[in-house]
Amino acid sequence: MSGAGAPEVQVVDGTGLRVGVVAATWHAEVMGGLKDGVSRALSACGVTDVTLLEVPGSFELPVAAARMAAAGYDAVVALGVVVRGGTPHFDYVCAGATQGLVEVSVRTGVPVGFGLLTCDTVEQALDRAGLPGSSEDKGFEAAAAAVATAGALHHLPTHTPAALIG
Ligand SMILES: Nc1c(NC[C@H](O)[C@H](O)[C@H](O)CO)[nH]c(=O)[nH]c1=O
Ligand SMILES: CC(=O)[C@@H](O)COP(=O)(O)O
Repeated sequence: MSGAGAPEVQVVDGTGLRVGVVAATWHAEVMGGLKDGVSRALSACGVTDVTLLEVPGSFELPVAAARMAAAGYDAVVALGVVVRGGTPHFDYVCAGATQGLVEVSVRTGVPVGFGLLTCDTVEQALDRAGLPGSSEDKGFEAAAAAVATAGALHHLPTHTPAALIG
């Protein structure tokens, strides 16, 4: 089950796609659930060409995603778990990772599935990790969204509407 108001997760045919997964290492139990969710989603989409790149923390996700996008991957899935501590550091890690991943996707045109959990407690993160007893499966969602977006972009007409010609 996804968050309130979320649509049904689309599982589309991703046969032949090259998918990169960039994963931080903080909060190992939660990360294990997220990575398993990605594996289940990519398998359901028929994606077999998958590469995993691990980085220390979520703040390092954008540079890894950028490298994968530049290397010709059709889609990237970014996974991380940030749990609030006692200082504003949480805000900066989350903002930096999020904005960085947005920039990678927009600047490269490569879809980046957003599998970054930004939680006040570990319990909240576990509940979104697709583990037994979890309410949500954010790793699966992120991977499915990346594949669906890659497919949609692949079928986008290549003509340039007159309105876009400067
Ligand atoms: N507190 C969390 C971090 N912090 C580490 C940063 O992401 C980064 O690796 C460090 O500042 C060195 O550049 N990372 C997480 O992924 N999750 C956290 O809860
Ligand atoms: C989100 C984090 O980086 C977290 O570990 C920071 O904890 P603190 O704010 O107590 O230093």
